[in-house]
Amino acid sequence: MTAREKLNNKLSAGLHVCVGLDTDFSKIPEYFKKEPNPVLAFNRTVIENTKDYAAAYKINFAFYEKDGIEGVKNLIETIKLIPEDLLIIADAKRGDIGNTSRMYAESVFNYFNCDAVTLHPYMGFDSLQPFFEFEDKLNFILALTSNPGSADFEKLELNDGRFLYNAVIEKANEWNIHNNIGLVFGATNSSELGRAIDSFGNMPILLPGVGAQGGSYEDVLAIFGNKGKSNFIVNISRGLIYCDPTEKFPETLREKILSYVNL
Ligand SMILES: O=C(O)c1cc(=O)[nH]c(=O)n1[C@@H]1O[C@H](COP(=O)(O)O)[C@@H](O)[C@H]1O
Repeated sequence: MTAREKLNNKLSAGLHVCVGLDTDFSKIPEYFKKEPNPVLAFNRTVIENTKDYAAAYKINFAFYEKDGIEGVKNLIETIKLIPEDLLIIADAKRGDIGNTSRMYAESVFNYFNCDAVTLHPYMGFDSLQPFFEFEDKLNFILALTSNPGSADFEKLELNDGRFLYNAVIEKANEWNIHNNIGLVFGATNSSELGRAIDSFGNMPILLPGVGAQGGSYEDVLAIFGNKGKSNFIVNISRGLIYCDPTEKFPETLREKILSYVNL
């Protein structure tokens, strides 16, 4: 199954939550710390209790790479725990000269076997093209991010009155000849989302920023719903996976993801 097919199957089932596996040892419930590998035991519990309601999983590589070889082993084992029919997004935010990007692309798609990746557009087409050549994968390009620093560059106004992120969206549409490009658009920017939504074409949109960063899942649903569009997923990391520090964590987690699914 291609990445696009995996995503479309879940979207057709009305599923839009992307579970963010940003696993931080210092934040996981205490009872996992008795396990031989607490991070993996925690991720296993998260996956088991969300897999029926999730549209995708996003694994932020930083949370694993920081533990060196042990972290990379946890990353590999976590990827193996995710059911085959669910999209796995490598949140690695790559983008370099083409020669180097080819190596990054082979790493996330061939070695780690992920279905999708997050990419920085700052270095332009040739820096992302090696990723686009993987036609069965999905490449989520950062358009407008959820953080306050998005004002520094992404929201800079261009001579024609548009903003830099609008130019990124236009380019992403042009580059999307294999239908394997998506966009990242921070859920914290709901007014910009309402204005930009018509420019997305048929690209799927990944919206992080709900929960810990203050973005609203309801706002995202309403904005896409008003346009009759359903090709979006909303990432929630801390707001989901740290929802309960007690041994009731699995139940609370199931209730929490269901509360989003039922909105
Ligand atoms: O590319 C991303 O996923 C991303 C883009 C963005 O604009 N904002 C953003 O928060 N993210 C990522 O989405 C996740 C958000 O985590 P929480 O704020 O804990 O839900 C983190 O892994 C971030 O690195």
